[in-house]
Amino acid sequence: MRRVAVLGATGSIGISALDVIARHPGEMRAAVLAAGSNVEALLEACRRHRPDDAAIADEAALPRLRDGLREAGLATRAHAGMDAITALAGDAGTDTVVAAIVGAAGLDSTLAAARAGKRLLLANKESLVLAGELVMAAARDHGARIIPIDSEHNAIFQCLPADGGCGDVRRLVLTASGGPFRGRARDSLAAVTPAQAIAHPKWSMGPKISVDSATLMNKGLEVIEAHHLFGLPSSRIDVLVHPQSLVHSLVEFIDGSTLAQLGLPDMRTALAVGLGWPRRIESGVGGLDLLAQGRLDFEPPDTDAFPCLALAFGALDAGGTAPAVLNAANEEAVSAFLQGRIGFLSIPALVEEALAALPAQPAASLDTLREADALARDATRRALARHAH
Ligand SMILES: NC(=O)C1=CN([C@@H]2O[C@H](COP(=O)(O)OP(=O)(O)OC[C@H]3O[C@@H](n4cnc5c(N)ncnc54)[C@H](OP(=O)(O)O)[C@@H]3O)[C@@H](O)[C@H]2O)C=CC1
Ligand SMILES: CC(=O)[C@@H](O)[C@H](O)COP(=O)(O)O
Ligand SMILES: [Mn+2]
Repeated sequence: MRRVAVLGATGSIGISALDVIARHPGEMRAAVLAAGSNVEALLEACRRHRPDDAAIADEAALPRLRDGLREAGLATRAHAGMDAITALAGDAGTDTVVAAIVGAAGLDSTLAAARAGKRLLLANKESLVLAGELVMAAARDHGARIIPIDSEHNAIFQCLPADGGCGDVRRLVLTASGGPFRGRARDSLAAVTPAQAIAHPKWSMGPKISVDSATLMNKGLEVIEAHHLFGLPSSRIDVLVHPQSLVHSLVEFIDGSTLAQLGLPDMRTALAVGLGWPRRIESGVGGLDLLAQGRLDFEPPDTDAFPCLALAFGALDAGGTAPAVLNAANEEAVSAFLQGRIGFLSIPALVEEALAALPAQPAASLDTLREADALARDATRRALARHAH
């Protein structure tokens, strides 16, 4: 029986993971559920999946979590705080961790799961952007098996040989939907609203990643993520806009062959690959009817209208602390945009300012990266006033 910890259980990825797990009752169960602050959604998931442990990051929510579990007649143990979630990520009671907390808040639990040698279904791309070398080294040193869940990286994982080796790979091609503002000129984006930005044309996702898709920062984060997962330099990672979001990414090999993975835009496929690996298991997702879809289009990304992609390539090439600064500034800027405090075009502007203010330093340790993250957040929060509506 596979025993799975679902971190970020109340979010878009967490709910999809629980859906797949529930389709295989004899083979796997959700033994640990964790969330940030939405205690009622966590309780609902507990009632449905009856985990051994439930944890909420917001410590003030612990009494309600305890009461709700008792009212439901569940023996589930209640925990609170980020340290408790990190401990559960590394606890021997589970063999598999779905890392689906949003943002840098997911780093500690990702590292704990890697250090505990778990099967790590990694959706939390920010932990790789922030500390990719350390996460990959922890997985290597402790025998953890990282299976990428991000749809593009999961597609590449499926196209690579079974040992995951990239020796015969010429380049990776990450596909991008182009987001809700594809085809629009930069100036026309000044007044777009958070509601417009999170209305992704193809995927149903949480608000932060939806805004990242709209700015194309999501693809930039994914380039850095691909660099760490597959060990290729930025010069061998390309991005192609594919508005139908049916081809999830491509691998070009040295003999001229290109392999791609296709499927409907539903994250349960990627999660089923991770949960069932090396077997294929039922995910609840139907097949692809290419005749009904009609066409597959491709175009280059518009880096003038969407400068975040180039900023991310630049941060990857600068190395050291630069990706951590990029990620932290972006998280702060996206949060301010979602709160209606700044405009859409201020997101790339704030990230660019943070990268200029905090030039790349060697990323000697986790502490160095955490400090870069904190400095970038401070700098971005201070700069918000200049960008406020
Ligand atoms: N959604 C998608 O299709 C895809 C997502 N990803 C990645 O997966 C991750 C999750 O994305 P998504 O599911 O869309 O996000 P959501 O916003 O839908 O969900 C985020 C989850 O994280 C929890 N959370 C937030 N802060 C904390 C915290 N401090 N401690 C513990 N839990 C916390 C939330 O809990 P609460 O509800 O209590 O706030 C929620 O369960 C992101 O890194 C994203 O980039 C990657 C590819 C596709
Ligand atoms: C589902 C997934 O993996 C997302 O990261 C998705 O790729 C977002 O779409 P964009 O291609 O628009 O960023
Ligand atoms: Mn993706």
